[in-house]
Amino acid sequence: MSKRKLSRQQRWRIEKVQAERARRADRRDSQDSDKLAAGEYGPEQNGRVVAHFGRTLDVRPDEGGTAVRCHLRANLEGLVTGDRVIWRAAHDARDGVVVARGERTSVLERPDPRGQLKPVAANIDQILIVFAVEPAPHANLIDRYLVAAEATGIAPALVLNKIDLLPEQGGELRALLARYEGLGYPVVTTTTEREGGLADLYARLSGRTSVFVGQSGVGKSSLIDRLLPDEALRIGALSEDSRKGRHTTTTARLYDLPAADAGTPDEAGSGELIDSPGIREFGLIHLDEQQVTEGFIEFRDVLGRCRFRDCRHRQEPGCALLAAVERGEIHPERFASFRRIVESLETS
Ligand SMILES: Nc1nc2c(ncn2[C@@H]2O[C@H](COP(=O)(O)OP(=O)(O)OP(=O)(O)O)[C@@H](O)[C@H]2O)c(=O)[nH]1
Ligand SMILES: [Zn+2]
Repeated sequence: MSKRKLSRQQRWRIEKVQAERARRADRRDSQDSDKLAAGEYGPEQNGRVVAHFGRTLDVRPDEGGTAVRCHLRANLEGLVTGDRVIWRAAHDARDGVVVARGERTSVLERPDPRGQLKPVAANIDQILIVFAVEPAPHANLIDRYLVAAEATGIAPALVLNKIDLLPEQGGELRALLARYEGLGYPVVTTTTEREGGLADLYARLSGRTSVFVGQSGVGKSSLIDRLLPDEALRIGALSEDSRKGRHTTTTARLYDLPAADAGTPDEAGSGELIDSPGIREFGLIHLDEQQVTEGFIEFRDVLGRCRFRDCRHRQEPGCALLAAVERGEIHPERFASFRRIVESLETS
């Protein structure tokens, strides 16, 4: 793109706006410091970010209650939904200030418009890769999602939805599922068309913070609608302020899942869901060849045993991966998937 020439006046205006913004942030921070010093904020509390909009966040107190609109100390950057924070409530209890971020157990990143990876959500325990009887899944696409999930260090699990459309015998899909279960991935099946069709999913979600990803049309929205049936529940996690609709951005949000059917012991501890349109599309991010290779978990035992240290597992003599495919220890379709994904890196 050719550099757009800005007139001197435009440049001056932009600088002025930026200077004003910086001044406002400084002022706010020194006001915070004054207020903190003057004891206008209550004691430190733990909380979790349930939504974020630039420099303001909604924080859910660990002790319970609705989320509180908070702003950030100027020295805190890059907080995202799911972050654990230490915050202090203003004495009028209407808002608060976040003073520190807790350590993250995991972070999900996506490229920004300039291609730089930016965190979008933190402290996620599992990535639920949704696929469906219709549209029929390509094993290659499932592998693509699995590899992307493995690269984040967050545990993936597979959700096969629309099993009401499954042929009597289960067809090829059952075999596909067995393959992934054989690799150690949890697999649950669901249908939004039958009462109790989400029982296995509830058990999977229980006690964890999850995100749903997957191809268009597999039923992510339908599943989430069923899990959060109440519109009020969906917005319940948000503070009064953000309900006014000032923020229509596509920020990630953290939801508390209500327990399925109270009374069934398994389903008692409900779990949490972080969702945004951007997160749902996760999986098609750029990876490098090493990430792809290591993303095939059954390769891990074999990697490093090839004769050549820089083996790319094509037709090199003494390739341990090719030998494992020969012996039937690595499924030929998984290996073909690996090859296809690596080739797609080369052409993109
Ligand atoms: N038969 C059947 N249809 C379902 C099931 N779940 C969802 N659908 C239908 O599948 C279609 C797609 O569902 P969505 O929930 O919009 O899928 P999505 O994954 O959110 O799709 P995007 O919004 O494009 O990402 C809709 O027509 C749903 O009614 C199911 O369990 N069984
Ligand atoms: Zn090799």
